[in-house]
Amino acid sequence: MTRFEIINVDALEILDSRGRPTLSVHIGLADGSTGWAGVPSGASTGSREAVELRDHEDDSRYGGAGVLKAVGSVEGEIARLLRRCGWTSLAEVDEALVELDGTDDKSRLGANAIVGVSMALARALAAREGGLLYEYLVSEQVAPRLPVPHFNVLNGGVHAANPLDFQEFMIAPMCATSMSEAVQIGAEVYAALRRRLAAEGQTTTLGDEGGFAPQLTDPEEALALLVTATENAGYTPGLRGVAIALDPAASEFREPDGSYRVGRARLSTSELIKRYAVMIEDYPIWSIEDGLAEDDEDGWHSLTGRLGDRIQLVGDDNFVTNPKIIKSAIERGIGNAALIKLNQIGTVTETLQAIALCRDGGYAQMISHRSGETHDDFIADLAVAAGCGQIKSGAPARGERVAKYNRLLEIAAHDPHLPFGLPGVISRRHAF
Ligand SMILES: C=C(OP(=O)(O)O)C(=O)O
Ligand SMILES: [Mg+2]
Repeated sequence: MTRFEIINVDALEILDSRGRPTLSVHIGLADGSTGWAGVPSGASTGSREAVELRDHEDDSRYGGAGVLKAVGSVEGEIARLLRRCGWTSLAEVDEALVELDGTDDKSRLGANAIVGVSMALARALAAREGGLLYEYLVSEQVAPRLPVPHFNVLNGGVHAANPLDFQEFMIAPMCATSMSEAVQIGAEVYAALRRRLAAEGQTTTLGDEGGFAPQLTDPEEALALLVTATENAGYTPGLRGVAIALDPAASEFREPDGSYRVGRARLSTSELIKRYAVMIEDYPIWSIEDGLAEDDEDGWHSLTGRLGDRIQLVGDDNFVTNPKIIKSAIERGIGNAALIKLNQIGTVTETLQAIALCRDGGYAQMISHRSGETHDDFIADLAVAAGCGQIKSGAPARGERVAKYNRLLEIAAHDPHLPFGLPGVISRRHAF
């Protein structure tokens, strides 16, 4: 690869979709190519995620949650390093950033600072090559494809002020044959769900990811609503029709005594696994993410043994997009898929490594947004480049969520030959 020089590295404190501060990063190369990134931020975070740098608690700005320190990392130490010499690849720069930070969790310079630089540089390098971002990110071993969008249409857990303990109820239009058809189905089911909730006298207030946040208690009530809304929109609920994916985010409703709080019930690990087993019989659920808490290691073993050959079991809080952790999970046979979030690990290169490890180990990947987002649409290109066939980016509504779906529509229009949907290896595994 020919060398490139980085001449501009700038950051700005901006707002995310929750109205909390985050940062944007601009990178300029000597040849005039530029790249921008908006940094996402999670609410239900895994304990081993790379660390976001926030300003101090006793700082009055944004109650201490400002990111001026992270902006300072970008414009200070990081800019000095990047401008110092010529570079040959994003991987080389990412490695230098990790080394400059010097901690295991990127807490000194801030994972928010580092990931912003890494994403903005990837965009600048893609611009330099004159192609789309996904074309720059794709590796030779991968056939790029457009992913099935998983629309989070009902929100609970820490993303909504309602009694639902499960965080995300997603619809996945498996029957769609193109990106535009999938987006249309998602939007129509979402509209049908709004009508249904209004007819039932329920609130149509939205949660953090743009899904509705009705006053429901049990997850089965939400699942029944998804099925009804799908039918009302004129589609067939089912694994080959409009399927359902859940992210209970179980770390958030585990009690100190190890039980799980689900509505009015307190369930042991094995009772919760049984409840999932019944749910997948009664509803067209094809994927469950974080069905158990990140520290319930024995439970994850049982869950995988019990349901792993029937549905997709995605690790998020427990895997945190960390190549080392994912490698060990694959060796131990925990789950069968990983959620992929750039800011959980903190560089584009390590994210691509996590994806490659999953692919080589037979684990599926779902590319994901965070509950706090900007209008950055990087993950759309990442999902196409990964060829994994799955993305989640919230509801088919609200600017920061639809930015990703709209970008996928643009990629599909630009490259009409890209295949759409789950790769055969995943759909065969779950007998679609
Ligand atoms: C997107 C999620 O939420 P957050 O960004 O709050 O971790 C998730 O848990 O998968
Ligand atoms: Mg999750």
